[in-house]
Amino acid sequence: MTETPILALDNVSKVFGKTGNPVYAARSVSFALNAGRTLALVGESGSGKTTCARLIMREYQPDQGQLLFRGQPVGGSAVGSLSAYRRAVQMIFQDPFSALNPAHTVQYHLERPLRLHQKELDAARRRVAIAELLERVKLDPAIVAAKFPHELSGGQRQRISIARALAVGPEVIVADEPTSMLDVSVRLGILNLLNEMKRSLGLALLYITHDIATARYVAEDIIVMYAGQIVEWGPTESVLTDPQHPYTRLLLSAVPDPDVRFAQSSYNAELADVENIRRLSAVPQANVHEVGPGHFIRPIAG
Ligand SMILES: Nc1ncnc2c1ncn2[C@@H]1O[C@H](COP(=O)(O)OP(=O)(O)OP(=O)(O)O)[C@@H](O)[C@H]1O
Repeated sequence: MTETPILALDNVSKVFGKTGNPVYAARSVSFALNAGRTLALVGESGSGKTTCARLIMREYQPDQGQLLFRGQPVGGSAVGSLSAYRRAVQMIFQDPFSALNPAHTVQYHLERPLRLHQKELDAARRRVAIAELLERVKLDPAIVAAKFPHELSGGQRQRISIARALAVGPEVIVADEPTSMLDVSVRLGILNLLNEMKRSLGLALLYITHDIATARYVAEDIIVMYAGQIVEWGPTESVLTDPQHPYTRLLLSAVPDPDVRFAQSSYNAELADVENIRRLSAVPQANVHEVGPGHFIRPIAG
């Protein structure tokens, strides 16, 4: 028997600018997030990744399809179901500079969610909990708790954002480009921290990125999106080492990572025709082919 995912998008579509020139930001998108696993959602700018995150955070309502939490539609009639969902699903944003309020200390940022979501803690136990949260994200409470955001580096701020998300006791974390605004030198540290959170707390992670090469550091499974549509998905290793969709190959061809093998000359002729690949990849495609164990593509027509 397979375990029920914590969270799932079930055939979800979201359309903007419906009259005249509709933009399908998400087109029949389905995926599931499971405890202790990371799913990477990759694609270039405008492919629909953030729309998926916003649908999960309930900032957008789907035009079609539904969001399932532990197998049940989110926003159903059950009393408390929405508040349980809001607590269970937390987000880490791309910009750790604007995610924190410059007028408040680190202590304040962590105390607030604890007050809201762990009401049983008195002031002394909250202080202990804050210290534990900071240690969890590898920061020294004695040094950082009293600091203001501007006194921290970008990497430290992102660690505070992660600690704040953890303060709520989440089951799912949606991380939208969590390292793209950080120095290259601290990116891996943040990805390693997310990995550790996943393992030690059994979190389900959705890792959103335009940088397909980083997916291999964090994600067991990967989804490649283009024009609101999932074009290829499966185990990360299989998709990255044996990409089957021309658009995935195109994305990988832009990766200067020597670990990602992509020098196969047979792809080169295909990649010369970039515009054609994009055009054909954007065509809605219901057909699905399994190209390896658990590895699927929506083949392009033509
Ligand atoms: N609120 C909105 N109103 C109108 N169009 C929108 C809105 N949000 C997104 N879109 C459009 O939907 C498409 C998908 O956008 P989305 O932000 O989800 O892409 P993305 O892959 O996250 O890109 P990026 O990496 O740049 O954030 C784009 O064409 C975008 O212009």
